[in-house]
Amino acid sequence: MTSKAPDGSVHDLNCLTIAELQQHAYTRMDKQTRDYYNEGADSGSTLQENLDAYKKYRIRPRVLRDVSKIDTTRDIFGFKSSVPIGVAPTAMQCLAHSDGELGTARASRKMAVPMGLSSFATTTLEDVADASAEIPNVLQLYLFEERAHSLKLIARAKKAGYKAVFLTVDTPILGRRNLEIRNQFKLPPHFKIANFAEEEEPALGDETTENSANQAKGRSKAKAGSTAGYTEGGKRVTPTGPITFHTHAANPTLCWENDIEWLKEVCCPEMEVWVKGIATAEDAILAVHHQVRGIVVSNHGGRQLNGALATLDALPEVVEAVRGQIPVHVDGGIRHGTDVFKALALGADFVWVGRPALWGLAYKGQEGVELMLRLLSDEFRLCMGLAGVTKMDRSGFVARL
Ligand SMILES: Cc1cc2nc3c(=O)[nH]c(=O)nc-3n(C[C@H](O)[C@H](O)[C@H](O)COP(=O)(O)O)c2cc1C
Ligand SMILES: CC(C)CC(=O)C(=O)O
Repeated sequence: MTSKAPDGSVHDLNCLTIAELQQHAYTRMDKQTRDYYNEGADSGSTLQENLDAYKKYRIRPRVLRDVSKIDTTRDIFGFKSSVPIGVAPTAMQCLAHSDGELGTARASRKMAVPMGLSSFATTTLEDVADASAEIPNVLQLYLFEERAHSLKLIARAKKAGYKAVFLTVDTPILGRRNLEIRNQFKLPPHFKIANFAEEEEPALGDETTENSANQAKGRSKAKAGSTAGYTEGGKRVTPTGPITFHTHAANPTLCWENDIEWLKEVCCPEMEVWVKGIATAEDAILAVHHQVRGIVVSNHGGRQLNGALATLDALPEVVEAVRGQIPVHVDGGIRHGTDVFKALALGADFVWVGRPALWGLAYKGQEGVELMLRLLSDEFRLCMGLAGVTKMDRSGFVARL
């Protein structure tokens, strides 16, 4: 059911908020997908605190400031994003809907916002680049201990025109996700971890046997015969638990000196190197020192270190440490336009949303992701107008309770 708003936009009357979108998605995903997407590490307290942190701030509205023209746009990677909101990289989007990453890419294009593609996507980076067209693409990278695998991916991303890599740095070891363990989470065999489907090693996406209730049939099965695990100290480690290909994301050897310098050498100048998963002033200073091009303040949506600071709480110290030398983005817990406003008012240059895009996909594929982006964009614009802001800057618009 839809209705037309006075400004000509169309409302989905069944879904007017991200919270409603989450509810609709809930009933459309099978249990293993729902649990995998929604859960946080351990007790989930950081996941919850990412959300609650936004409630600790109040907006200080200014009045009589002529808000007849509001500019919500933000430049990013040489592109004018319609709002300072991007879709964060999340793995295996075909689990939510057969549109998968292509649906997210097309929705992002339609809404003129950037999308981050997970290394562990169920669609190839080339197909996503094609679907994104003029929208700048960002490849999220897990740097494998076997650099050859990362090198291949980086070369492909360059060729496909990706503008930046976001190196995820908060996963030296995978966080403990109890529902994943209990459900013995596996990628159903009709999906593949597309960017590695041709690789012998790492053995991604081919250790699976289970089926899922929410599937797109007829997809090719990834190559069989390789083993799960990762290399540690030169030895192959095969996990005994149900977690299989996930283990490849974790690289305990990752460090500034070896890996960041190497990554810059192999990515630049075609692609910028950013770090995703910074949560302290100390690491922000190191990021500047190592000349990465930007930072995403993130705790992986509360899926890694439970007990870590909420990202909004970490943001001010990072912004202060960086002193404007490189852009600072933030993700985690953003569910309202007012959250976007608060993050920007506290110094973020841009925000990324993770789970809401997955809920959008589960609700209606591409259309659902568009809906999610439209809801957040409309709320953000409304918030700016009511707060008396025609162009976001960071001074004075929020107060902490
Ligand atoms: C199901 C799921 C899969 C994710 N996969 C990845 C990934 O492959 N790489 C990565 O760097 N972050 C990944 N993330 C983290 C997101 O990029 C982002 O940091 C987080 O979702 C932001 O929090 P939010 O979901 O509250 O918006 C994932 C998050 C979720 C929920
Ligand atoms: C393949 C996974 C490690 C992707 C991820 O980052 C996540 O599930 O949080």
